[in-house]
Amino acid sequence: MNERGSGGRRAAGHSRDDHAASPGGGERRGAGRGNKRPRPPKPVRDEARNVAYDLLRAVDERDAYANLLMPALLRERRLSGRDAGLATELAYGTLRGLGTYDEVIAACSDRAPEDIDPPLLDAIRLGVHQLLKTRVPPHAAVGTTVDLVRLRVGTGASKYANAVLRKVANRSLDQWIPIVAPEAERDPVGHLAVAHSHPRWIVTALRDAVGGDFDETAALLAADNERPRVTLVARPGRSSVEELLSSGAEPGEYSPYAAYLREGDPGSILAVAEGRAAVQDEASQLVALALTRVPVEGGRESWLDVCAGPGGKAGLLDALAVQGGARLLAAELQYHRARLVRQATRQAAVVAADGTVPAWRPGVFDRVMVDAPCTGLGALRRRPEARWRRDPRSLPELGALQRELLSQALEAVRPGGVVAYVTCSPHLAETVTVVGDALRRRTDVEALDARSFLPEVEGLGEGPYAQFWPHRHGTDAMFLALLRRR
Ligand SMILES: C[S@@+](CC[C@H](N)C(=O)[O-])C[C@H]1O[C@@H](n2cnc3c(N)ncnc32)[C@H](O)[C@@H]1O
Repeated sequence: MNERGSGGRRAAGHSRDDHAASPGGGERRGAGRGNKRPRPPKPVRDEARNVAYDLLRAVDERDAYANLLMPALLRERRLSGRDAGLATELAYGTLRGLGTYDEVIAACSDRAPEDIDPPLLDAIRLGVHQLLKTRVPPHAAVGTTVDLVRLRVGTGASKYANAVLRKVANRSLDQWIPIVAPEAERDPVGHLAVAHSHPRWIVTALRDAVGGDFDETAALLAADNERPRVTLVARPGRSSVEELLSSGAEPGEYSPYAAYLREGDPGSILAVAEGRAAVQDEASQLVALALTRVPVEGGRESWLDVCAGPGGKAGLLDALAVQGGARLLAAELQYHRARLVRQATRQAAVVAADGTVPAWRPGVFDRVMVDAPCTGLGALRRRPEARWRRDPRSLPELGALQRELLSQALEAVRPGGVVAYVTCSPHLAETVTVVGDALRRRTDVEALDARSFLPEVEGLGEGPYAQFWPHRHGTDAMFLALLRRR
């Protein structure tokens, strides 16, 4: 992990000793040699917390992806229902919040978090999350964490954890923030970074993307810390929203193909299990739909999805192509991802191919989707550890790839045809800058007002591009530019 809740500790201008314990010391004081103390009761193994802890360790040690590993861990440990929900909430919540939690831990300990043994630090973070962000009673949050540390790390470490957590429990999260975060007036970015547990560079990027407004940035950061709702897509012609509603889902707000699943396993819905429906964020549905809504003259259409893996948008485009009598070619660089595209589509031709070295003739497609590889800053809600893994140093390389993919997509589309440039990131370097460069380089391309093809959605920005937001739309922060080749 790269950066955790940057800048708060030293910049906060307070002494850690004001609140710090010498962990473990408090318990020992007064316990003279001859003074025999009763043995503490045997630690209780709490399976939900152990699963949450194992996930945290796997993320730290093996760079595991939380959202991929968690379902496997739950299956392996046979956790379901409320226990599975608890394990998931504790693990994901801890991963999201650890930028804030580390600052609080620093204020309650005589050791900086980076000097604490990682297995112990993860357990303490899990305890801090329960104390500051959940309704778990404080005695249970401390007790279960101390038991966890005794079982998984060691008895000495459990005393340390106990002392730190007791200090943490003295205040609520709202009371801790002004103590551990830099003052908002002096360092607004640093304040938001600690208060909302995001790396500083992401706060800066998101602030720029929302137009510089700090209140809106705060709302966006807060939305990133919420669990996203599960949105389903009923692939047209293969399933219907009505079918999903009859399986317990609720109607979506924007997309004609969307339904929300408030609870339960999407995989247990027949249409999802059969691939006729799928889990797909509503903004992802809408950017694909917008591309198909742009009027294009001509007969039977040819469509191209340049970066199709793992097949979310291709699955919808394929279903729409079948309905409208169009042909879809779906390309994906990685072979195993191309196989997933094959599973998500029915009639599309799927190829493992590099979109920067086209395997297709230029100027033949009516519609081209470029869902470019990006930092994924628009999907932080669903990948709880992602914010700590992303690195701003990846931007130049990604930017070069995004430019090349867009440039080749503009070559692939015929005059009169349209290209959708999409990123699941609102970072300006990946969105308006990439599209602006393409428009400057070419005289035969114009930007359409993408918002006009999404009349059901308000608040998509100043145009001509469309920018979705978690805090406004409850979707990923997906960006869409629609470019017509003259
Ligand atoms: C943002 S994801 C696309 C998501 C997909 N459209 C969906 O809705 O499920 C970007 C994809 O581009 C692929 N990719 C990266 N470089 C590529 C290239 N040069 N040519 C084609 N695909 C590429 C990645 O492997 C990744 O699967």
